[in-house]
Amino acid sequence: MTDQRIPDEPSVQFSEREALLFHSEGRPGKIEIIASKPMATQRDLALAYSPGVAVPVEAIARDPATAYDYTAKGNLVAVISNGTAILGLGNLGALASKPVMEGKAVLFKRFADVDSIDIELKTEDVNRFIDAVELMEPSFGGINLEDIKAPECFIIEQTLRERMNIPVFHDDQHGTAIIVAAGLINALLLTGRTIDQVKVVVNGAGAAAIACTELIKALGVRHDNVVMCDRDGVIYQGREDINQWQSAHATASGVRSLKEALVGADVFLGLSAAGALKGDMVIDMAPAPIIFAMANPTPEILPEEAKTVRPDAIVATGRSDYPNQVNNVLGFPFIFRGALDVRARAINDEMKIAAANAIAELARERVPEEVAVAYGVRHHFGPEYIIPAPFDPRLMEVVSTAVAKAAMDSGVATKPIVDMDAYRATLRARLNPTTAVLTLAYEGARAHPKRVIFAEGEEEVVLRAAIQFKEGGYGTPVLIGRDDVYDRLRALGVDNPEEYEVHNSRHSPLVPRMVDFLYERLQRRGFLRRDMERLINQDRNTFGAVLLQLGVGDAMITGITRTWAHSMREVKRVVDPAPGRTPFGMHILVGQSHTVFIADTTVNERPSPEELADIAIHSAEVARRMGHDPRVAFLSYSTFGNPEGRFLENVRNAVHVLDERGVNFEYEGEMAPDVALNPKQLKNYPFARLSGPANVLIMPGLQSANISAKLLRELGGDDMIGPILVGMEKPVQIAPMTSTASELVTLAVLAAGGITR
Ligand SMILES: NC(=O)C1=CN([C@@H]2O[C@H](COP(=O)(O)OP(=O)(O)OC[C@H]3O[C@@H](n4cnc5c(N)ncnc54)[C@H](OP(=O)(O)O)[C@@H]3O)[C@@H](O)[C@H]2O)C=CC1
Ligand SMILES: CC(=O)C(=O)O
Ligand SMILES: [Mg+2]
Repeated sequence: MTDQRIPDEPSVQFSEREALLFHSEGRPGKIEIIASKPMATQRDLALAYSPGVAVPVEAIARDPATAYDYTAKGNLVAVISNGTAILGLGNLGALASKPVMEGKAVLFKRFADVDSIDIELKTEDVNRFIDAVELMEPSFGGINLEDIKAPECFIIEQTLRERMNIPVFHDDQHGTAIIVAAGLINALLLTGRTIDQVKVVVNGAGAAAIACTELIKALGVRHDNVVMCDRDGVIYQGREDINQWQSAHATASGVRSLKEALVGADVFLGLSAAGALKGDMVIDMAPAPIIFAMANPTPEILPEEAKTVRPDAIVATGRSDYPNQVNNVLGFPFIFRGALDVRARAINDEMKIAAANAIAELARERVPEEVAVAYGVRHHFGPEYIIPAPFDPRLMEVVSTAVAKAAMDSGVATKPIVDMDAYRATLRARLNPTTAVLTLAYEGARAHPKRVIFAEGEEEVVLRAAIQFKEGGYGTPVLIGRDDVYDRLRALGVDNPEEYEVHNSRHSPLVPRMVDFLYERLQRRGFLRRDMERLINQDRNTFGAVLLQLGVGDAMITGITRTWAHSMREVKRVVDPAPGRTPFGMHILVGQSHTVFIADTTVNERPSPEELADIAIHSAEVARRMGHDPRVAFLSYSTFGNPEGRFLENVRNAVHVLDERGVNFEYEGEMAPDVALNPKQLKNYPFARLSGPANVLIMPGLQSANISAKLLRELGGDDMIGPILVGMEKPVQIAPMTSTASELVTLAVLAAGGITR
């Protein structure tokens, strides 16, 4: 298979309006707190709060280490900033830094299941900042300092490290340095350079730049081979306006400008500001130059500009939409995971170097299929892939383990891990594969954009979904609606609504072909030709489904304006089940640590044993496509004949049908849901052929299935995807009428990506 090159222009595009909408929609902001213990009854409350809470209070007072057993401290990190160096945007104040800090908290959770809370401190006074953070020690297992400008950040971090007994880590310094080191190790390897020979120019002389320079020097770059610059040019010995941290890296050479410094340089490390590096500077660098332009959100130079003047360059940026993302997000979640898991007192140099080496090595290993699919390229170690992608599922296991081990070896772990293999398994279990698959489905859609018909193109929520779908780069929305759809798009902030494809049955040139198609299909099912004209002109589901059949789109989404059953009737007039298939509906319940697929929740009222078996087989396939090893339970109110009942035959026989067909997944039944899901209950049936709790639940009939799914959606705390429609000849999804725009986009992406076939 040949490589598909990632295009050199950014693939993630969004408008300012979309960014604001993302943050304001629903609950404003990006985080919320969820109770981890039941809070339902008076007894729960009595245990959680007074009087029950007094017992752990006294235990912790007697033995402070038990705080890790009785509170959230051990998995809780504070992301703390004063907003003095927000990304590359500068000093915009504590409040304005909150979206970034919330974002960082979310990344901690998403990538490493670390609970995290953002804290913005309204002070530029170093001592007040230090005192405030120091006082928080009891609350947290670790402190991630963020976006605090140099040189204050050095004093703050150093003092807090001395005063506090939990890890204090300024991510812009050390997180960045670790990733830069990993990327640099690999870029040097690819270009056949040795670290003690390379000439490096560092642009920026702040928090990130100084820490990166220190780490690469510790790894072998020679002091004399480094030139550091700030806005005013080179940091040279004797320059008067530099601070002590900068003077440690001042050059003895006579170069004074960035342009001069870059002549013959092997490496450029940009940790400064947007656009600081120009093409006419890059041109003078050594052969196969290594350019890390890491300013966020806009790099010092865009890869396409660097490559225009130097096609032989290896280019990395801090962004996710170009190859080679050198960004501290690759490190901090996993570094803290490892540090927290051994209750490290600090994150020391040994742990940082272990993390850098682990990340560098990972990039040199073969890339697993799911990561390759996500990027739409077959990654292998090379100039376009010097560093793993942040959502590479291996990072958690590899980096956290390396950090935990280094903490133990260097004597800062207060709770060493005894069984490393068991620890690796717990790390794997912390990642919910569905979250990864949804990310991968989204990235896959970006890599292979499809055309999705949104049949209800006059509804605001549908238009918002279509805008997200298009601006997210997932594909082309094909909207069905009247001419005022353009006005509606404009009202939603779209500057160029004419770029959207809108089909209006009143003047679509396709109508005669559509009528012919439908008449051919329905003429022997009691319909006249004029019925077809009426349906095409008046019914958007029919219009949309015929467009789908004619190949105008690859998938179709509807459901917002009519009940599910009504929409399904209309769709079925035009789209058949896939040959030999029993279409069915599936809800997917997504929790942080579990995912359960439930079927058939929408179509078949009393499925026969054969239909139940088919539903199980294809549900197991969907589960596999979403990264799960299926364990199927055929559900009933009865478990293996107890209690006896009159309606158990179909479920029982479905198990026999699978026995006869010989499938390649675990299945068992009939069983009650508590037996299927609760390992303790399952143990009462040692003969049962499930190796763990079921994750695919096949319901006995529509009554129980649909009611259960809707109860879970309305009352459950977890996220619910679906219902998704599986088994049609073309991908059609009927969303619940209450869907949000994001839910519609998820369905569109799953349908277009073939997950629901
Ligand atoms: N990719 C990643 O993972 C990370 C990227 N960064 C990026 O690095 C940059 C710096 O962050 P941080 O160190 O925290 O901030 P600081 O405020 O501590 O440092 C900023 C430094 O950049 C210098 N600078 C600003 N503009 C220019 C310019 N045009 N030319 C040369 N130097 C310039 C400043 O110099 P002066 O004092 O003269 O103004 C200062 O030395 C930001 O863009 C940030 O987004 C940071 C951390 C991680
Ligand atoms: C990535 C990061 O931490 C920054 O740009 O500040
Ligand atoms: Mg930062």
